[in-house]
Amino acid sequence: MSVYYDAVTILTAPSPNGGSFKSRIYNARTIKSTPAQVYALIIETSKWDILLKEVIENAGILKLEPKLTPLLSLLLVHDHLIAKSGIAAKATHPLRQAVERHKARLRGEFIKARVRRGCATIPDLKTAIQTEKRAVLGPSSAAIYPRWVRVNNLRTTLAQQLATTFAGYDQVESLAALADKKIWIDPNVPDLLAIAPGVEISSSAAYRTGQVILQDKASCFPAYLLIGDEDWEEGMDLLDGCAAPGNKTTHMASLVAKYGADNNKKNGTKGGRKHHVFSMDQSPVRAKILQKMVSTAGADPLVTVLPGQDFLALDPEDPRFENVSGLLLDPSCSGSGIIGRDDVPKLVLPETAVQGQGQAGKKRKRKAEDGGNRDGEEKKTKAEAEAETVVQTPAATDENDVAVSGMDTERLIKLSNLQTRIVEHALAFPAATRVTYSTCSVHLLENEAVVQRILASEVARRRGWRVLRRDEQPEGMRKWGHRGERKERVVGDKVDEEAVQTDVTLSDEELEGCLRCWPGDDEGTGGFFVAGFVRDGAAEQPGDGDGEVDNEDDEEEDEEWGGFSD
Ligand SMILES: C[S@@+](CC[C@H](N)C(=O)[O-])C[C@H]1O[C@@H](n2cnc3c(N)ncnc32)[C@H](O)[C@@H]1O
Repeated sequence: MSVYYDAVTILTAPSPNGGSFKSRIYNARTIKSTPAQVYALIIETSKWDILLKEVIENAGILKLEPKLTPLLSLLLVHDHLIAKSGIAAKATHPLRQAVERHKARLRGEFIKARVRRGCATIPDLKTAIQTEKRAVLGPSSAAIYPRWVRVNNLRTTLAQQLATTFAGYDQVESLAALADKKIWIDPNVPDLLAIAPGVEISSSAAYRTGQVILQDKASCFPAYLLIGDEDWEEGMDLLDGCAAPGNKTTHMASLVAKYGADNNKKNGTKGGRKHHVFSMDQSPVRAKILQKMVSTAGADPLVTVLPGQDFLALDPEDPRFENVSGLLLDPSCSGSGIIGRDDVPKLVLPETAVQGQGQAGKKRKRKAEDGGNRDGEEKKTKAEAEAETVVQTPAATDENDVAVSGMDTERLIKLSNLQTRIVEHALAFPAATRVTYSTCSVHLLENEAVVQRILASEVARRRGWRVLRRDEQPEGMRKWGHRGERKERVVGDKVDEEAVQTDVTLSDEELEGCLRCWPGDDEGTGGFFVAGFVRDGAAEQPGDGDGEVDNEDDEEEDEEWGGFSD
């Protein structure tokens, strides 16, 4: 029986800052049953809640069984009607008896609910319930943050994964239609799939062996924007300057492997010189994670990890980097685009009494002396308060597992100084012709304003860098509709609007070249920004610089706070 009490404890506990819902369960010290059991019970119940609510209300068991709260009844009736082994408690346990006493009535209501929806099978019924649930919860419901799955071409192909790991999955036409055994093939990023948020993939062989990698859609934009739909500069090297935990490095390696194989097929060759990828992170601890991810992805032969390496301390003239033509920079940022980790599944709970039986749907105003509050509002009973408990499903931002709670302008400015310096350093690599800059921030100061400062820098002007135009971008990125912004868009209450006003003087063409993602719309992404820089000729403009990067903000370098690091 403890698994039901544990689930209630998890669902009703205040949401702490940071950590995914799953990790909260796994780290909870207060639960007695195994975390996997508690997690599975909550996730499975959340898939059926609309129907269970209907069954419980129509069977009227909450009125008859005072020991049952709405949340407990939902969890118990789920296991009673749907779990193969029924309620996980002794047959004599009072709560199990409180449900099983009404088994004929519950079964009857379950059948009626299925017939009402015209569903012949249980899987059809489950899909119908999930569609209803999305309609009830609206566009900001957790269901629009799917599980994004990137196929790793170093180990497998999309076709192989569809035939094995995802065999039996039906392709859907929209993210909103995702449910069990349904799959979405992304139209913007090659080899990217989405499955419903609750579907467990991390225990699959494909995940464990690095054939598939869980990576948010937006986080796949930078490597794809950098490398494109075919090998743009075969044989040249690539560099990821801020790489841990390694999603974008392994994505670059996957694209290199894919296009290398394509070229070999086209030319009848057996593999000429492929790109080599240099990947680094200034944090030695995070660099270990990076190395592990590179190895799991099968990318060791292609990738050299430089552990603990500060990108800013690399000498662009170092002969090791003389062939580096593409650089990806995804530095630390405010993380303001990270989807909130207030991410427990939303459960639609039964009401204690149903309409037509005298109470439900009507607000019973209690008199102040009966316990009403000062404003004459009804004071909620424990069960009613519980009935309003609302929680949301994990957003799949695996490299960004921390929610942000507020950021002052001074910190944003320090971050944007550091971000600008990092990209300017990249522009100085002698053979570089393409660079991408990305953040998981929604703020102009860290995004368009950084692009603007970079374009105005000495190194960019001297070497002829400009923004990669929309019409030059790979097909999937060209199709992406959300582009650069001139005005700060306030997402939630994360920052003082007044404080971050900044003039964006980029041209319309430059803004069109920038890509944005926003949390809360129907694209299934968090907030994200990416821009590509390109330079057409190898020739340097005669300039006043000596090759050194113009670091107007050097004194900010050692600020104690470095932003979100993943
Ligand atoms: C947003 S995370 C990168 C996520 C990574 N690109 C991925 O997709 O998995 C930023 C990383 O940059 C690293 N970093 C920040 N400044 C750096 C610098 N100057 N040199 C190297 N790494 C740096 C941080 O330690 C952090 O791990």
